[in-house]
Amino acid sequence: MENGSEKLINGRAFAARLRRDIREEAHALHAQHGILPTLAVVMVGEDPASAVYVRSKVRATEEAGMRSVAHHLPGDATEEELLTLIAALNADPSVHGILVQLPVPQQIRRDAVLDAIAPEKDVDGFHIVNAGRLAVGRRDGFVPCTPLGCLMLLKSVLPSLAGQQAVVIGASNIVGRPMAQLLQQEGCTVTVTHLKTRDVAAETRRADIVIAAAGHAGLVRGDWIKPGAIVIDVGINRVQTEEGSRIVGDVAFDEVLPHAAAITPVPGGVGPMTIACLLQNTLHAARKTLSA
Ligand SMILES: Nc1nc2c(c(=O)[nH]1)N[C@@H](CN(C=O)c1ccc(C(=O)N[C@@H](CCC(=O)O)C(=O)O)cc1)CN2
Repeated sequence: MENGSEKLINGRAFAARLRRDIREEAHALHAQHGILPTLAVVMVGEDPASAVYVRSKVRATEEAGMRSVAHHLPGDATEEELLTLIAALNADPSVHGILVQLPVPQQIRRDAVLDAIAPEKDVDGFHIVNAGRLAVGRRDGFVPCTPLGCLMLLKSVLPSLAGQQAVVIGASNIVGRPMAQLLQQEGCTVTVTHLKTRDVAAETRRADIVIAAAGHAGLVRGDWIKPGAIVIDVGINRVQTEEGSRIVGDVAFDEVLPHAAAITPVPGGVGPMTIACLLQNTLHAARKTLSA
């Protein structure tokens, strides 16, 4: 008997395959051209979740046959100190990709820091130049890793998205906005909901594709889902349980599962794709130095 598990989009397995392919390509780039793709990861402060993600990125980079350099600044570091470090990494030809783990402490202006990274090393795709390239439909910049991973998972179950009605719940610069632009470029008709949207449920009910990226645990309910919709859950929310805590998405998974044709779980859905796409962007950044 079917229990819904056949509907699960396994991001962990997809990411593992992608990482294996990237490893082969990284080895080839090194063997043929002597280029060792290198990612600099910068963290400011002691946020425990950020520390976990940074460790995962460093490990994944090395497992993919690439080099990682980690820089950790104290929580009271100034914006100037961070900008000085970024300038040094920008100027270092052995570094191909740079990322600053978000969030940064409140004394540091996030956008000033993101825009200080050289666009050709901006493997997070957050620099205003890369955001602009995506916004005007140019694919010669870096695309943010989480939306890129969502698109790959979506296309693994629906290769052509043309004509689909999509809703993106959440309009952040890191996920919602770039996701909407990617979907539009794939031929979807896209609605982006945000804090002022009057009726998010009604917008969602019309959608063939639902991207939940609001940062609100269990926001998307079963009766929001059009039968047969594909649901991609970007949420990573830590909630308290009797045993301690666990991670849940923005989708009320058990309610939504019966209505959806396919759905990403949390954990094990979009999250692992974020890191795999970061490796892919780093490989592309290194490869681009061949033609620079
Ligand atoms: N500079 C950046 N900062 C942040 C980004 C980013 O893309 N660039 N995204 C998030 C955090 N993040 C990567 O940095 C990230 C979040 C979650 C996962 C992941 O694999 N999650 C697992 C669950 C993990 C857990 O149990 O804690 C999953 O969903 O299966 C990877 C990367 C904010 N900051």
